[in-house]
Amino acid sequence: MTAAADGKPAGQANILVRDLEASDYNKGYLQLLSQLTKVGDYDEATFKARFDEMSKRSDTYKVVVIEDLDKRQIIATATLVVELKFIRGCAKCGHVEDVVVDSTYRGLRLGLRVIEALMAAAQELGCYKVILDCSEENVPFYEKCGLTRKEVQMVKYL
Ligand SMILES: CC(=O)SCCNC(=O)CCNC(=O)[C@H](O)C(C)(C)COP(=O)(O)OP(=O)(O)OC[C@H]1O[C@@H](n2cnc3c(N)ncnc32)[C@H](O)[C@@H]1OP(=O)(O)O
Repeated sequence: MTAAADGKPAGQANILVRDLEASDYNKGYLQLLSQLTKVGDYDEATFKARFDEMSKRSDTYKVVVIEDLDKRQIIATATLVVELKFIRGCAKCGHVEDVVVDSTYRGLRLGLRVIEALMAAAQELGCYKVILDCSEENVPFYEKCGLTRKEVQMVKYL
C-alpha cells in the first residue's frame, strides 16, 4: 500500500495476508485492535504469553492479519474461534471475532480479504457454519462477505 502525502491510502497495495506473529506486537497490532474496542494496558510479555496459548491451539484459534509491507504495520485483522459441539454428529462451528481495518485503509476491500481468509480456514478446519455478532451498521459489509442475517445477539457482562 502506498500512502499519499495526506496519509490516505492510494494506488496498489503492497500487502501481505498472513497469520498473526508474536512480533506483530511491534507492528501496531494492539493499536489496530484499539480502533475496535478497549484493549487494556499490558506489556509485550503478556501479549506473547497469550499469543503462545493461542498458537498451541491452532485448531481452535486462527488470527489473520494484513501487513502493509512498506510501513511494516498491521492494517487489518480478524479472528476465527472454532467451537466443538455435541450436536450434528459432533460438528464444529466457527465464530468470527475482532474484525477491524485501520481507519485510513477502509473501503479498499481489506475487510473482505480477512473474512475470506477466515472462511477458507473455517472450511479447512471442518466447520459446518460460521457465525458472528455485529452492529446494524455493519450488516451490509457482512452481506457483501456472503453472510445472511439470522436471529439476535444477547449478552450479559460478567
Ligand atoms: C464480528 C466483528 O468483529 S464486528 C466488528 C466490525 N468492525 C468494526 O466495526 C470496526 C470498524 N470498521 C472497520 O474496521 C471496517 O469498516 C470494516 C471491517 C467493518 C469493513 O472493512 P473495509 O475494509 O472498510 O470493508 P471492505 O472495503 O472490504 O468492504 C467490502 C464491501 O462491503 C461494503 N461495505 C463495507 N462497509 C460497509 C458499510 N458500513 N455499509 C455498507 N457497505 C459497506 C463495501 O462498500 C464493499 O462493497 P463492494 O464489494 O461493493 O465494493
